[in-house]
Amino acid sequence: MTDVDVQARLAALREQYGRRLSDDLQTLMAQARELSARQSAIGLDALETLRQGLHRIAGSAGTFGYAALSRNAREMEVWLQTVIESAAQPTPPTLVVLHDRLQESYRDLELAQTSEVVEPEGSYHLASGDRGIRVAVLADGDTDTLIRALSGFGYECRSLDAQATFPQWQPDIAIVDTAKVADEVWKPAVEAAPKAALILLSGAGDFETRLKAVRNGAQGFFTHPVDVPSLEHRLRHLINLPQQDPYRVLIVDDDVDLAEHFRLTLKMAGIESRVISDPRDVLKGLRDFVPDLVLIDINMPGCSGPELARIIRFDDDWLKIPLIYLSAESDAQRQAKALAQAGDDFLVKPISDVALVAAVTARAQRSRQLSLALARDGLTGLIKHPAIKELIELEVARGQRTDTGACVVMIDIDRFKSINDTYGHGTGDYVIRLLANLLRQRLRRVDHVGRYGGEEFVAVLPSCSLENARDAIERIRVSFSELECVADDKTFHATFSAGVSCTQDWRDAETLLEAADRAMYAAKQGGRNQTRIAASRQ
Ligand SMILES: Nc1nc2c(ncn2[C@@H]2O[C@H](COP(=O)(O)OP(=O)(O)OP(=O)(O)O)[C@@H](O)[C@H]2O)c(=O)[nH]1
Repeated sequence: MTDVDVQARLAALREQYGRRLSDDLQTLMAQARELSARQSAIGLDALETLRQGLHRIAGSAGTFGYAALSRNAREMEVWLQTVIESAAQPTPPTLVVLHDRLQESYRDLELAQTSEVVEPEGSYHLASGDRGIRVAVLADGDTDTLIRALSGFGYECRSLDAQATFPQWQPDIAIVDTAKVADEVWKPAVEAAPKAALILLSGAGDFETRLKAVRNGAQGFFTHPVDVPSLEHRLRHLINLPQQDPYRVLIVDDDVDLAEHFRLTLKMAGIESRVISDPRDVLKGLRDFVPDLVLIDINMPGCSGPELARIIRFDDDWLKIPLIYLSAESDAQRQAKALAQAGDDFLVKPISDVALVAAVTARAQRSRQLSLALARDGLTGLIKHPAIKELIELEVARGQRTDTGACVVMIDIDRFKSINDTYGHGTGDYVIRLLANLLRQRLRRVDHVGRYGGEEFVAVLPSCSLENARDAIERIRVSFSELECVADDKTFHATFSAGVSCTQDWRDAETLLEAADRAMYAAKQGGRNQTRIAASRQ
């Protein structure tokens, strides 16, 4: 779905919601009118139904651009809640007042719907632009090594004369070597590129120098000699290149329109989500979707949000996933009560699109970071052996189930022992990180890549044919062989050998891995720096 499609779907959803809101208000008005005319005592059930209707509007109307109506509904809900909790009988006149307020809201709604549609405050729009990422390097003298190293990762790099400003070619990132270029020279140049993120290189790494960098607006700081894999990692982070794996959010809400609005809003921000409207389906959703975060509505028929959160917390597998209530509940005491049962945080509906995206991103990022720390290898940031094996099993099973297939790739750096022996263990580590970054950058978002052993990597490519997998790895192999590795004042090139296997030939993860491993050894025996496909069993 393109951004334009998503915008159109959001607009259609807003319209559909407007119609539903109109129906809901009429229903509530009829209920309030009927109650106000009642001669007999009013049961708590009838009041609770009315309260739930108001609660639903309070929590959703703001999201679709009806903020005042949402506030009104909330006030009415709070009033009804106190009536229900005190078990007092509302008098007919108070119910008439309630009816009139509902009618007022209804009129406001009609007015809003006939006037020009206003985007809800804080609607999320994606900036587009498909050109390559431009990196300007400002350093006196030799910038070639850095430019060659970054170009190898696909960045469009230029060395800019420190005197020059940035005319047409507006960079996304400016890297300035403050050890070589004076402040009065680089600052005006950078000011001419206001959109560029600034990375400063420096000869000193003390606190004062770093503070000065922060005050100069730096978003990255590196000391000489610059560690290229770390610098490249920072570039990717700064320009917010798509995650190899987008954040995944499971939304549990019985209000289907609202949940769909949240899903589309998150999608516009590159966050994948899946909507579950029946709490009973949550465990399956967790297993299939493996989210980074779960958003849970509090009031759902059949199972409340806190009850659902406790069910999820029974299972150790989901312990690290934050459970966030997204609810119209604004009462601090009731929020605290829900959190005391289970759950990690509270977001109050209505919530603007921007606030939702910001809150979800921050929490998903934290959740990812924690998972990464547990499951990622310290040197490369790639998935560790046990976790990547689990992922391979998951993807292979999914590929078999959906008939989309999956490929497994084993990669081993050639003659790595001699790299260590010639240039030192530190340089060996550097080469491992270079390859890790390249794999992360070049594989698709849906692929998973792990560090399998010392200088051995494994990747699983879901929904991928053998030929496509081989071509992708071949392209990476060629790029890697062309990357310049730097050791002190020397440069050299490293290569790898790879083996690819596919689910069309092997049924389970274990045999797939063994087949890819055999193919990789065949590539080594065939002379290294090549990719071999695992021979089919037949
Ligand atoms: N620098 C560094 N070296 C490592 C790491 N893990 C393993 N090694 C070294 O990697 C080397 C692997 O060497 P071998 O398995 O003999 O193979 P190779 O030299 O790569 O040769 P081929 O695979 O046959 O091309 C060993 O010397 C290990 O000590 C690591 O994390 N960092």
